[in-house]
Amino acid sequence: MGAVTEKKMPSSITVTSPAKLNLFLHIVGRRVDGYHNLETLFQFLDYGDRITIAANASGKIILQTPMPGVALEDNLIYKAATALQRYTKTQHGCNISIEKVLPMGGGLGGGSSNAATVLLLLNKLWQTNVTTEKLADIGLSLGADVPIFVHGFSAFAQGVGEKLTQVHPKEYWYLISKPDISISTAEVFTAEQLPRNSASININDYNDDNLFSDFHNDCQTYVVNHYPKVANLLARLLEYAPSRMTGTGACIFSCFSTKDEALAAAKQLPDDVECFVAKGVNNSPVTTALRSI
Ligand SMILES: C[C@@](CO)(OP(=O)(O)O)[C@H](O)COP(=O)(O)OP(=O)(O)OC[C@H]1O[C@@H](n2ccc(N)nc2=O)[C@H](O)[C@@H]1O
Ligand SMILES: Nc1ncnc2c1ncn2[C@@H]1O[C@H](COP(=O)(O)OP(=O)(O)O)[C@@H](O)[C@H]1O
Repeated sequence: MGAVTEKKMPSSITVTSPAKLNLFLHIVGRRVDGYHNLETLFQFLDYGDRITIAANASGKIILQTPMPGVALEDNLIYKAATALQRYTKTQHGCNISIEKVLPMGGGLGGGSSNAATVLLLLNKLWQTNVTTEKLADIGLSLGADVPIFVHGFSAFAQGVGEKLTQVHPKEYWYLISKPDISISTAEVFTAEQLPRNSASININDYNDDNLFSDFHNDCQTYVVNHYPKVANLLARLLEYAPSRMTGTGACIFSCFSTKDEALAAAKQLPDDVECFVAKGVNNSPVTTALRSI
């Protein structure tokens, strides 16, 4: 009989909790509870926060790296760990640390990504075997964007982001630029002037060549009209490449075929504009990393 090799569970796991882009974002209606029905194309970036988690036997959820401006009980990392602990009734706790690089309130989904990363890693470390569907469900109660990060594949999302169809958009290189402001998602969604009646699309009509001609971001005009810093930066970026706001802003992505082109455009920006270059990826680095554990 051949030897059975059993993989040992590592004592801690470190992964990149990635950013997302909304390559387009159409608002197709408003629900009675005030939430908006969206049609949006999500892709991940191979860039994000670094999260390390180790299980502990104390049952306590310990965030070792406090996040300035976010109270522990409001931190999506803490909320996600607590939600999974409650659901599974596990006796385990965990120690979590994060190196935060993603700007908050930038439309890159950092908080939702962190929540999904915590759910996925703890489910592994605690060996609680919750299904991906259920993890996405728990995630949805924490934020509309959490399910996409739990599933970990590029997708066309409908509803508030919970109905997902897997897609494979081209993995461009992106220059991500952040105007020196932060925009609240709630502010944009409660704005009178926001268009809420985009026609529903068939995602099969999407191809990588018509992203900027046939698709748009319904939040962009409102943000451009109310935040001159976004308007000015977007106008400048459009001189270099097709560019658009992600989510409710304020970050802007610009598309390039090569990393060198993206880096060259970054060099043209004024020194005070925060930016980074990253590759679009159709699989989340978290799900990719977990597959090998
Ligand atoms: C718009 C999107 C697109 O990816 O991204 P961001 O720009 O925030 O990253 C998301 O749907 C945001 O998701 P998320 O940031 O998790 O939103 P939530 O915390 O659930 O909601 C914040 C607030 O925005 C409004 N909201 C959010 C989502 C939605 N589909 N309709 C809404 O009206 C609600 O007023 C809600 O109180
Ligand atoms: N772990 C976290 N990382 C980032 N933001 C968090 C986190 N936990 C809670 N938040 C709150 O969520 C808000 C939205 O953050 P984020 O997801 O980064 O922005 P966006 O949804 O615009 O991409 C932040 O302003 C912050 O108050």
